[in-house]
Amino acid sequence: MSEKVGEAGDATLKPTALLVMGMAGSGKTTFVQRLTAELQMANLQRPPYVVNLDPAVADLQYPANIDIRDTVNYKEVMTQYGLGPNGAIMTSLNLFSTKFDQVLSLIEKRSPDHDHVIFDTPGQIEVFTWSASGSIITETLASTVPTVILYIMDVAKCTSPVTFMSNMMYACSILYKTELPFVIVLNKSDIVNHAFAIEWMRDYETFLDAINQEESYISNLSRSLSLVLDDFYCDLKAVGFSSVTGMGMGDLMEKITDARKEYFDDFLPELERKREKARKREEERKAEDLQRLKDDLTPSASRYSSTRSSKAASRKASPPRGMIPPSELLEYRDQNEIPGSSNSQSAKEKLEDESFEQWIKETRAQKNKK
Ligand SMILES: Nc1nc2c(ncn2[C@@H]2O[C@H](COP(=O)(O)OP(=O)(O)OP(=O)(O)O)[C@@H](O)[C@H]2O)c(=O)[nH]1
Repeated sequence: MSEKVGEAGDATLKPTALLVMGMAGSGKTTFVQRLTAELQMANLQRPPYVVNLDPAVADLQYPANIDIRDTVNYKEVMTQYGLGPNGAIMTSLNLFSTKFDQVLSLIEKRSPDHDHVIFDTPGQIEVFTWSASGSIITETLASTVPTVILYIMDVAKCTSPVTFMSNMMYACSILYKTELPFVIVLNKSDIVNHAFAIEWMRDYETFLDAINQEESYISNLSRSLSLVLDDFYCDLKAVGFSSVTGMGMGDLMEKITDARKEYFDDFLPELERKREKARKREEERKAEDLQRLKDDLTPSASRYSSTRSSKAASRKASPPRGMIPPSELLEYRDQNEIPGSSNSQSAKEKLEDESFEQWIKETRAQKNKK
């Protein structure tokens, strides 16, 4: 098990970053409020560190250590850039992501005092999951501290197999995009028991039965997709939860612990492998650049010098210093054809050879005259 994350520090001592995502109204903010309160009650000495990344939230129901709204004013962004609400949320997040290194330094500094760092994300899920800033934040966070995604699903809205399938497709897309450990939180279990959703995930036949009762044309698509998603469900961690009552807290904490372990066992080695690959690619690129620079700086005469010395004995009259007889010049070129050299370059060299030959002839003629 690799234990190093980022450039320094024992990763196993670092807090777990929990990225809370979910569709609008799924209960993210209520969930963060509940999780914060429960973790604080469980260990008053080590409360969670909370970061709000939703610039448009009007009333934050939990105490945030870092709040995006302290850095960017979403309403001002709207007027200044002439944007609508979603564009302004996206721009605010973009502006904030440029300061994310400072957020990370703060988290690293406070690491010894916290076991969890909770991130609440914007209401419109796509603003975070499909934006460059969302990717930057997720990737830099995951390469610095053990990170787990908590995908909040409104279980009361997923009783229809088609809606359930759509939500799962979205979860699947986030999982494949981030490749991070993932826990599905079946929220609002106090309204509708989440057992049906767990059964649909675990037993394909049961889901098929439910789908067969649907009349809509989309049920055909769901049938095919459910087969594909069967693979996705295999290793998926799902837990029933209620952000209102706190039901399912113990189960959730167990899943978070498992997901953290998964980060070290699977995600981190893969991240190291990618880093190593990128490092090698960069080294190769630098070596190529250096070689190209050397080739450009080396005067053509000195490049030919070794060939020249080996032929020196067989020559009758040596040409002036730094010049090579055209026969050798041509021989050298045959042996050292530079890949990728342009036609115009070889034409230029041909012209030089011809004028050089001309010069030799003229010199010899002058000598003969004397
Ligand atoms: N019964 C019940 N209601 C819940 C639960 N979680 C959230 N809610 C309610 O669902 C509604 C939406 O909750 P929010 O926490 O605002 O959801 P959100 O995902 O943060 O919403 P946006 O950020 O605006 O997209 C609120 O009325 C909550 O009170 C739950 O576990 N049970």
